[in-house]
Amino acid sequence: MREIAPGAVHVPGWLTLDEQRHLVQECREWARGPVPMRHTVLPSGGVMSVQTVCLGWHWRPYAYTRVAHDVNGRQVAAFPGWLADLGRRALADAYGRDVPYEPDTALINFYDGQAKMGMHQDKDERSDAPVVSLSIGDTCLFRFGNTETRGRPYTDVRLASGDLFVFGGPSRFAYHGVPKVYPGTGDPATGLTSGRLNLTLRVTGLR
Ligand SMILES: O=C(O)CCC(=O)C(=O)O
Ligand SMILES: [Fe+2]
Repeated sequence: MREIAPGAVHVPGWLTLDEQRHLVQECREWARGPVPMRHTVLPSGGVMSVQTVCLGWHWRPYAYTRVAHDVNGRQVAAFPGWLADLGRRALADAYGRDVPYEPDTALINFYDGQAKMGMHQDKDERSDAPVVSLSIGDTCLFRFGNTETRGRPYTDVRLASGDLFVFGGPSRFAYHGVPKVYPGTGDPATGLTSGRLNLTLRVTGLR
């Protein structure tokens, strides 16, 4: 366990192999629909290199809606209670105390060997509750910065399969991104034979 910045904690190897396997299976189902996993199109016309599917609320740049107007007009799958429980356990372990937490959305990103994510803030939520991030599959370089700029100072962290990363408190609106994935570094025993899955649990503050 390592505190990267106040409120930002990296817990390597937090998920068991069984938990990772279960999440991979669930992600495969969620990727099928009702709103399929797809490359999000940005307002600029650019296309994100990661593929994304959401639970509870559908995120598109830069808002959450119940219905995926930009994909197929369907409502995303529900956010399961067991995933909220997992989020509460994650926070308790990362922060060393029980924290009330009612996540109502998850963004599930799949990175192939070339995919990356530029430096950004998670700021479409109307809540300052922590973000819980779970990684499975190939290791990536995760860049965790500051709340003021996309640039330095930042800390580079390798997120490997099973790692937990939490960012809340003074770090909740810090810029962060994924400059690189390291292909072939994941354990196929998770059920993911290539690429990287990342799940972020969030509180939208919407209703
Ligand atoms: O893939 C990651 O580790 C980070 C994903 C992320 O920042 C996001 O979905 O907003
Ligand atoms: Fe993010």
